[in-house]
Amino acid sequence: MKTMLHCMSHSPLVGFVDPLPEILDEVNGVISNARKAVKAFDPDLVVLFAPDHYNGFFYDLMPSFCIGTDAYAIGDFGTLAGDLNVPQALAESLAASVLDSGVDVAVSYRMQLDHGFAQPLDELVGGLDCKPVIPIFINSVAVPLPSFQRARLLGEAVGRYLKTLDKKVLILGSGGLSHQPPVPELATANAHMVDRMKGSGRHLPDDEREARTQRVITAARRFVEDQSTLHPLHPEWDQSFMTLLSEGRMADLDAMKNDELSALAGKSTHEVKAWVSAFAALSVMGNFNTTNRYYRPIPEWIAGFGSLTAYTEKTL
Ligand SMILES: O=C(O)CCC(=O)/C=C/C=C(\O)C(=O)O
Ligand SMILES: [Fe+2]
Repeated sequence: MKTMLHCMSHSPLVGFVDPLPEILDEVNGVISNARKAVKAFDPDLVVLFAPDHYNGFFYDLMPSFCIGTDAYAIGDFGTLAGDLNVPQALAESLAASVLDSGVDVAVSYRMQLDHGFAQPLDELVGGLDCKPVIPIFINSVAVPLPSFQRARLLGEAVGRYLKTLDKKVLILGSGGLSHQPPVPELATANAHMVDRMKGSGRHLPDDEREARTQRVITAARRFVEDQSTLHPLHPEWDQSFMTLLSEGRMADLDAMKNDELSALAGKSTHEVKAWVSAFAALSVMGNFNTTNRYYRPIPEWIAGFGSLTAYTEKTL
């Protein structure tokens, strides 16, 4: 079994509030190299772990984890919109296998996705539907959140299933690293926003979608000017997290409480659980080596921006 992994931060602010041209060129170079590596690997199947930002998953029914057997992206922040090419029978048997492993994952036969899924498919795979993709949602913003340990066990269960397939699999993790963009919270939102967060936001009117986009752009511009306006980025934590995954020490994170991570690195940093699940899945498929490690804090994108590739040993 040959397996490749790529984990990368995402940001809806790409193209709206960009860093200086030399930094943008550097990041685009990193993404371009990752895209070339994916093309060279030419996967038969992509498994993508990613979060949502109240665009597809709401408090009317919020699972910790969800496997899509069919899915489409809404195209928020100008990202790709349209149907994914989800192999339904394979996604169904993955879900059954994960449940059998003791991880109570939900399933969706019409999963609505946002930039968290669309951006990596666009940047790394070349589009939403050019490869068979199984999307796996990890709740990373709507408290109460799953723990690091559950994200690891989810990944291991997925990896055990993938190991039974005679396929070249690309495992993607989308999100993080340290960051806290202005995502609404149930405890502090006004009545209108609470209603949106409980499900009416599934079909947002155009003017409200635009206002929401502008609110994030404005917050990013302020953050560039003054990094005390949002939770600061935490490059040291981000680097130590990437090292920990590279060394296969995912279980070391089990002891970290969710509140502790929020206080340390920001409330959206829970998106790194997509990386933990991805690396956990890879780890059960064999020994692995990481390559092409990149990290830079990018205030314009309100993001500790990281990118990391890994392969099971057979393919290096
Ligand atoms: O305005 C909202 O309701 C949500 C804003 C939003 O979607 C922000 C997303 C930011 C990221 O995805 C990120 O930085 O990871
Ligand atoms: Fe995000």
